[in-house]
Amino acid sequence: MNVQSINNSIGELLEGPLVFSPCLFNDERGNFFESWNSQIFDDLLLNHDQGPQIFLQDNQSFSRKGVLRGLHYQITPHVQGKLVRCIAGEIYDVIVDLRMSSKTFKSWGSINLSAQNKKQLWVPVGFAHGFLSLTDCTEVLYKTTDYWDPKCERGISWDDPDIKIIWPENFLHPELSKKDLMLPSFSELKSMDMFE
Ligand SMILES: Cc1cn([C@H]2C[C@H](O)[C@@H](COP(=O)(O)OP(=O)(O)O[C@H]3O[C@@H](C)C(=O)[C@@H](O)[C@H]3O)O2)c(=O)[nH]c1=O
Repeated sequence: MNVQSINNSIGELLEGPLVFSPCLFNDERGNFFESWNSQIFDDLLLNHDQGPQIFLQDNQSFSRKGVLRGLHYQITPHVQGKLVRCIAGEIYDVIVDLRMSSKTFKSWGSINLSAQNKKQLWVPVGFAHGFLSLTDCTEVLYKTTDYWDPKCERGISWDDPDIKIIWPENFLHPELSKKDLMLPSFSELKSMDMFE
């Protein structure tokens, strides 16, 4: 299993998020890989000063090309870490650091996840998360460390003028849900909507 860190848009290390590339075994029939192994995942987290995780929910979504979901997160008492992968097509995945004490607070990072590259992004508690579907039949599968709770759901607008996320050029008019079109800007967030 190869592990990479992820940088923000100006090249600083985002402490916490990690990208896992599972070992792929190819043979004449096709290929095989362990898409999830609790012990390996927890050992890798431990090597990066993070504690073990228990996942309680798996989510899967299908999106057409140009759909953007996000940027979403949950606040206490149902904060969520997420382990995200794309099992069909490709996404441009974005995270925003909402940890007020972090050196990279308010900055964003991105990574392309695809069925082909098989990368998995670990998004720890403290980050907003969203993705843009780059292909027509995109399926995203992710594990979460707590259950969905609509009362704890929060979000920030995908085109927030303070966060200044750079989205891929061909997708300047993405398709959003009604809920995501109404998300507040970063400047409207209260400190209780963020993380220590
Ligand atoms: C998130 C969620 C939604 N739902 C329901 C509510 C709604 O009727 C339908 C679609 O919900 P949403 O519009 O919130 O789905 P979506 O916009 O795909 O929300 C997801 O976006 C990505 C970026 C994330 O990081 C996730 O945590 C989650 O917030 O599914 C659940 O039943 N369980 C869940 O865990």
